[in-house]
Amino acid sequence: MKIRLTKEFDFETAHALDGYAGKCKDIHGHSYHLRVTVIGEPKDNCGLSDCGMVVDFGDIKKIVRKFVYEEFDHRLILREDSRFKGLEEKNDRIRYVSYQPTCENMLIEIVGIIKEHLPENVDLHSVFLRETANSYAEWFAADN
Ligand SMILES: Nc1nc2c(c(=O)[nH]1)N=C([C@H](O)[C@H](O)COP(=O)(O)OP(=O)(O)OP(=O)(O)O)CN2
Ligand SMILES: [Zn+2]
Repeated sequence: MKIRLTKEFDFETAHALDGYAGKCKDIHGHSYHLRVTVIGEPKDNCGLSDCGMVVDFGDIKKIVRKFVYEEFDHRLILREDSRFKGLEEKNDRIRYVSYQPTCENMLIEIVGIIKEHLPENVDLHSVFLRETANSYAEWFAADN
């Protein structure tokens, strides 16, 4: 029987939406909340550490902490043609990306990172990324 399994994370990221007609065009930050849901069958090989688990929660944590946090946590994400280009001379934690760093596009990158590192026996079901208390984006495998 298939079970959905979810682990939640928080990280801090600054960004600027260059060209946006509003306050988000300038550099500002959010405390992002990430929810990763996988789906699979609990293993029944009870001699092993992950007996009864779809996947060890700790394995999801390792993937997100190592690969997602590395790209986003305490970083300033700017578009590669940003008008702020040059700040990297004074700020080590800038990352330039090829996309506008909206909640939607950050989510798309995060989904790609997680998919690349998930064990073969589990599928990614959905990923939720909340940017502010009342704004979030969601990705569902079934939609794509
Ligand atoms: N579709 C999107 N719209 C906006 C994004 C985004 O990533 N995708 N991002 C921003 C800003 O970066 C920032 O997140 C502000 O968003 P907003 O929800 O408008 O925040 P407010 O605090 O102003 O909203 P309140 O509802 O008044 O609290 C803008 N749009
Ligand atoms: Zn923002």
